[in-house]
Amino acid sequence: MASSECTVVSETRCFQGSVIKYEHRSETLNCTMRFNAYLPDTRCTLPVLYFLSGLTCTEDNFMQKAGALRYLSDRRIILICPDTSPRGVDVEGQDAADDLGTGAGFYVDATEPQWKDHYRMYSYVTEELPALVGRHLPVDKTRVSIMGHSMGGHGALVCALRNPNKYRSVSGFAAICNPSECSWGQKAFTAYMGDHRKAWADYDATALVKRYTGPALPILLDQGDQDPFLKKGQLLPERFIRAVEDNPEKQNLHLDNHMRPGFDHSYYFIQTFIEEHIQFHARHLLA
Ligand SMILES: N[C@@H](CCC(=O)N[C@@H](CSC=O)C(=O)NCC(=O)O)C(=O)O
Repeated sequence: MASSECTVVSETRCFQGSVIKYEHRSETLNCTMRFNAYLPDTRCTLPVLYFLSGLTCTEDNFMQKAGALRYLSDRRIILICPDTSPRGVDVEGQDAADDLGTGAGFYVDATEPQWKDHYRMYSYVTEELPALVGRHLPVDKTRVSIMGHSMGGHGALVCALRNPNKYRSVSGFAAICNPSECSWGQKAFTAYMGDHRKAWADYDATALVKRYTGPALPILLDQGDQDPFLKKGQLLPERFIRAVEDNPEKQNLHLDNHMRPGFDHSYYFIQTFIEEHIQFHARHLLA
């Protein structure tokens, strides 16, 4: 398969649009990747929303379980769901645990020799994938937003905070907000980047938001108070909220933060509040 080629694996009707699964050769990740798009029926370009999934997910989890497509169809927004790691590659140790390697790319560009030839999910989701999407789907490249869940919430925050002007809004469900200080993040960052805390800071939403100097950025965070990973200290939303307050230019950080009583970490939680997230992004994408 040539590097710019993108083939349609399947196309499935849903509401007033279609779910399209694509396969392509990724030069960034050195492997064949799949992603899903939801394309509302259209004769013109449409805004685009990226969703980054969490640990153990593929490009399918959010599409199939979140209940988002009805709202995207109504508001005529294209959705792109990438996979969570390189696939079909030969990297020692990548299948030993749920929180490292396959299904756990953590949206970073690895620098350690064992991982760096394939595990470059940050460059993939911010550069290669948007370029590919722009060639194959009718996207308005000036209207782009990003969201995610857990590891993907971390990824979405990092992509938005590192790329002022690229995304109009960002949101997270149960996002890993301070990966340098939780065991999931420390394990992944040590493996992918070595013990270099300065490098970690470039992939840590709490560190990034403290020094953000870009234009106005609307941020929506949702968290369930019965989330077991919140209780285990994996998510640390309170550190992110404090870091926003510590930023001297905090007037540009428009944070809307919700703690939801009784909700956990699952897709039932996501389903419950997905309409609010789509509405939030639609407000900024369609303005
Ligand atoms: N087994 C793992 C956690 C697995 C898990 O809960 N994955 C979540 C994302 S968690 C953070 O990134 C998920 O979205 N699963 C897929 C689904 O469809 O529910 C562990 O306990 O470490």
